[in-house]
Amino acid sequence: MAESVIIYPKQDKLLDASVKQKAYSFLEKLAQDDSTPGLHVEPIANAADPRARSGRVDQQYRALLFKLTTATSTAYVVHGIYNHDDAYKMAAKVQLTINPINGLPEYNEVDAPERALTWAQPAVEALSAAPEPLIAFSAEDLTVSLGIPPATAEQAVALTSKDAMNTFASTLPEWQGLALLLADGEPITQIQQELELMNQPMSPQEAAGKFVEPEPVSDQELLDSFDQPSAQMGFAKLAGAEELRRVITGGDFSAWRVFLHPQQRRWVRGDWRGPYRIAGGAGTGKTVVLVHRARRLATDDPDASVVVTTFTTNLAAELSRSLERLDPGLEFSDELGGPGLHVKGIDALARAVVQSAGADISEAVAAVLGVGRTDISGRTDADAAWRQAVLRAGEGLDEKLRKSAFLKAEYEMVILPHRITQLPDYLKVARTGRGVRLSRSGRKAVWAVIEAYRGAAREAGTLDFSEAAAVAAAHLETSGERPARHVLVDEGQDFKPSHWQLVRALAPEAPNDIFIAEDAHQRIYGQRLVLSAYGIRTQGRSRAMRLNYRTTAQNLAWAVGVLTGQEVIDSDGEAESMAGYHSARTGPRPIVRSLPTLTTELDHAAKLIDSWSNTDGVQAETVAVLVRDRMTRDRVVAGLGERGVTIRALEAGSVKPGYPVALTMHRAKGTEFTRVLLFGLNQDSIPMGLKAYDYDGTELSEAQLRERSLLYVAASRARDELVVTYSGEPSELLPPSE
Ligand SMILES: Nc1ncnc2c1ncn2[C@@H]1O[C@H](COP(=O)(O)OP(=O)(O)OP(=O)(O)O)[C@@H](O)[C@H]1O
Repeated sequence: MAESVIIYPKQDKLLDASVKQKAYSFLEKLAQDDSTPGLHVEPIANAADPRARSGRVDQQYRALLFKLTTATSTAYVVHGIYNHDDAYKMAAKVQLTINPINGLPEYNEVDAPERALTWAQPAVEALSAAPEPLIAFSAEDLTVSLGIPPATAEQAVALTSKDAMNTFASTLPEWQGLALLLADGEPITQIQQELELMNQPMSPQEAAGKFVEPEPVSDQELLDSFDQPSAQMGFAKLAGAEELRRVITGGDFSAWRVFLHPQQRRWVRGDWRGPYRIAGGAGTGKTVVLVHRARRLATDDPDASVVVTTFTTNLAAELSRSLERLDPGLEFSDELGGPGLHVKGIDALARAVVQSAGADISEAVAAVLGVGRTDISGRTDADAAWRQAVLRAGEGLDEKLRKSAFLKAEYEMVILPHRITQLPDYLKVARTGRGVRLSRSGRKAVWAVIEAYRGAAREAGTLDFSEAAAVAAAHLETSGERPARHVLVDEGQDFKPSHWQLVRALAPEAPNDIFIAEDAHQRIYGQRLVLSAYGIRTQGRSRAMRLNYRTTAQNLAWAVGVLTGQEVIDSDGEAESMAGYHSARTGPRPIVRSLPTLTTELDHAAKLIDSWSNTDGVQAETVAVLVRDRMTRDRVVAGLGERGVTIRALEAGSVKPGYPVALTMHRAKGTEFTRVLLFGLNQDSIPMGLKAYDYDGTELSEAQLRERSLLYVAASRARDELVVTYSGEPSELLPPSE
């Protein structure tokens, strides 16, 4: 017996966790041989659609399937797994059909309101004081241009609040929900493009008629309709048992593996003449796109070296794991320049370039730091070294400039990227983007401290991270080596100028050379900068992602509230807006709770974490407590332990199954959890460190924004539920409660 194709719905919410395993083994057998005894795949008497079949999952559960038979294959479209009686009730009313406007596969309920619908004039004229509808189009536009069924379109255009729209959208098939969310703000043609919706031109009357009496379609036409890019928002054709297992038993978290959205697919498959940049808020699928694109580039050209890099070692390890999960057959190369994928944090890449250069590195060190040397394997502790340098040589400096934060930023943003090695060059250089103006004597005084900093590092045989990247870039530039064909950067917003110089120098300028994913709102380490200053020109090749796939609309609104009113500049030098940033998922509103003392805050945390992790169907490791610093993290782990709740601190490595985790907000970057408690958001814990680091002027405002961004990162980790607590006075960064 030939194998069958299984077409599986993305929204398999009907599938209870306890049934998943049984559903998987049923479908696996069905895919191999649909006549296997025990599956009982049978036609259903009284079904609304002759293609409907029932299948026996276990004593209690039945699969409702639609069988498509063509000359060359058999496919089963899974509608859902239901209790025995529900499956038969459902079969009596559902038909599998093709949307008459856009050709997408969809279910039609035979007694749904469409049947009775005609295009009606509004019965009562709208009162002028009534709230404005959210969507500026008519119901007819939505139907004729996008294929939204008439009754759905009528309801959508009557909605006047974002909350109502989110709730409504979450009840619809995925593409319809997304189209309606986008319709709040975007022109119809853009929605058609983003969702790749084609439309058969026809009049509103003709369209309404076709929704009432769908035309008959063949099995072949139905099967082909699942191949449309936008069909894959709702359904996936599953190839092989492994894919089936991941999708069904892996749940939401790994579903993206097969369900790329049309726009994401374009970024994965697209070819561009030079660097390309995608920007987008937290959870818009940037990393998913990047990982798929890396796989695509590596498989299209197995001889090419594809470098995937990001800001920290932990994030790089997570990218490696995602790539392995996505495609266990991918080739990885341990060595920079070898064929296959090379995944490393940007500082580790710099180190690898420097090490492989051997004694030749001296020339690059001289170009960047003024004096050639090869004893550079140690790492400068930059904060301590700047303080020392100020003590040694800072007497000529104005009091306001004797701050390590200022000097470090001056060094990283101006001196290193311009490869300034002598005072006369520093006196001439344009200090674009630096807040503080410096007189000639001011520059001289700064330069004295720079020389002291460099002198101490020379004696110690060390480089700091930015120096190492600058040296690595200089080495590649002069040697002409270009170890990578493609470089993909995740979390680009945190890269420093010399990191970008290194990225530029890793690959020759050629089509598809550099691909960057970034979110300026999540800048928690870096300063703002403009990429073109480092030879990476993305103007005209930058796109924004607006749909959040992770977080519920309620959590997203709270997270965005943290940044309301802040101006955030992206790396094209443009203000980055959050307008049109939506989520198609809904859930409870975040809860903010004030507790009288730390002890009671810990009591509350223990109860909450215990109840979350013991909720049916919740895997304990998808529950997390996020805190501002390591000390609080350890206090939470100990405090919850004393209250009988085991929780693991997460530092390096990945989340292990079995227990909830506690982690710092910095460590939480790039992660996601179903339920998140933000703990200890007191006045004196976040923003943190602004006084200790003695910031001033531009450095102070950037540091304040970084703290806000950190809270935004933390809040946007929560897929479903978010609770925020503090004891004493609340942090000034918490958005005002409604
Ligand atoms: N096409 C999709 N369908 C369903 N889920 C998706 C899709 N694309 C991404 N996701 C899910 O959305 C979540 C966020 O994706 P991802 O981590 O790539 O976002 P991101 O933009 O990199 O987020 P952040 O900037 O916050 O790290 C993930 O759970 C991912 O599985």
